[in-house]
Amino acid sequence: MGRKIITVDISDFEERKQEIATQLLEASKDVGFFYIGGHGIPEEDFEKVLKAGQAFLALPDEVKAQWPFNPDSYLGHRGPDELETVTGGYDFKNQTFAGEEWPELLGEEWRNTALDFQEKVHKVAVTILKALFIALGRDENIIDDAFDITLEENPSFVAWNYYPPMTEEQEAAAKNGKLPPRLHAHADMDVLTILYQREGDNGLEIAPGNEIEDLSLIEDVGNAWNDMPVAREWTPLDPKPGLLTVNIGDGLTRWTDGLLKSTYHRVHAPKEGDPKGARYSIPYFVNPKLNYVIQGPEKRFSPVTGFDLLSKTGNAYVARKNDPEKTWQKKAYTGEVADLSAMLAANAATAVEALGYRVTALQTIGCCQALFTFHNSRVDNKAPRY
Ligand SMILES: O=C(O)CCC(=O)C(=O)O
Ligand SMILES: [Fe+2]
Repeated sequence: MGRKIITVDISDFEERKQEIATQLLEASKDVGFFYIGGHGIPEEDFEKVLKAGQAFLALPDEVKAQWPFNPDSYLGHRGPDELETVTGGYDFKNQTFAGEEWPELLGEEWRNTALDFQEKVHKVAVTILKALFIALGRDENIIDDAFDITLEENPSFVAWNYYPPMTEEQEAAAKNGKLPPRLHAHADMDVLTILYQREGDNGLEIAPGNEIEDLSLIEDVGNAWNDMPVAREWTPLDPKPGLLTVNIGDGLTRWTDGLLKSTYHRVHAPKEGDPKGARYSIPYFVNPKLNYVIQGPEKRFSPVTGFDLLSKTGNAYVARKNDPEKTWQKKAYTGEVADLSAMLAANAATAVEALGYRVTALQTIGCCQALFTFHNSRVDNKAPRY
């Protein structure tokens, strides 16, 4: 299958706008995932921000639980079983979230490290979005306004994903082909995601959106993850030194009437020969400001706001996780996982028809823990914010 993951060098953007725009548009229309070089962020910065995240994620569970995940704001620490305890909520009238604070315990230096990183990675995001708008013949100045991270309405955020090392039981299950992915198959609900991965931390794989015609899934904001088309083939995206991995999210698919492809991806469990230790990644999820309405010129999808993209994702996640029947989790751990792999290997098309359900239902939320933080927390960590 022709899935070519290209690398686009975005250095000297002002002088090379048109060339970069053309390359990015091709990559975004085709696979929806690409590598970015010439982004200007030095390796030491990634190492520093990774250490900051690791410092938080290594804290005892009771300490991390002081910053529980909030599905409305998508902030806080999302541990494997901590989703029942949420704080705050969205105030629809004032379009604000109830206050949350940075983990003060980690101190000023920690916060500055995170914020400096967000500023740098946000510039990369803005460059990519502007290039895509140029290529589409749309007004690139919209991007500065819609994605201004200094505003209180900014909902773009950094996450630190932590996948704990494999246990002996998991290694045994992997040998029998019964280990679900470390992170379930999903498409990102945001506009764009910029991902940093450590060299050697492989596992990410993709099934591009342009092979999946049923874009009505994207229309169903917040629930698309429950109803995923089957991917017949997954293409690995192993980390490349110095490059960032970027993918188009559902928001940009909507904004371009389906032209740019939001792409399904997952993190598979370590296979024979893969590292079995802890895995980390740092995605930066880019959304327009909370009350900014996005819709494509052809109005193929209904309008959504930055808040919709942010909060419906969080709430859909919690609803699935807290389903009293545990439907999702149960299915994820049955022998069906192995059966499906075997059937798919034998004949993908027949297997899909015979099973009559979609692969995601067989997969699991995985073991991924994450910490999410916003830029605006810098303003005053006691002030009410999102
Ligand atoms: O850990 C990775 O490589 C991918 C993470 C991801 O897809 C996500 O956090 O949305
Ligand atoms: Fe993702």
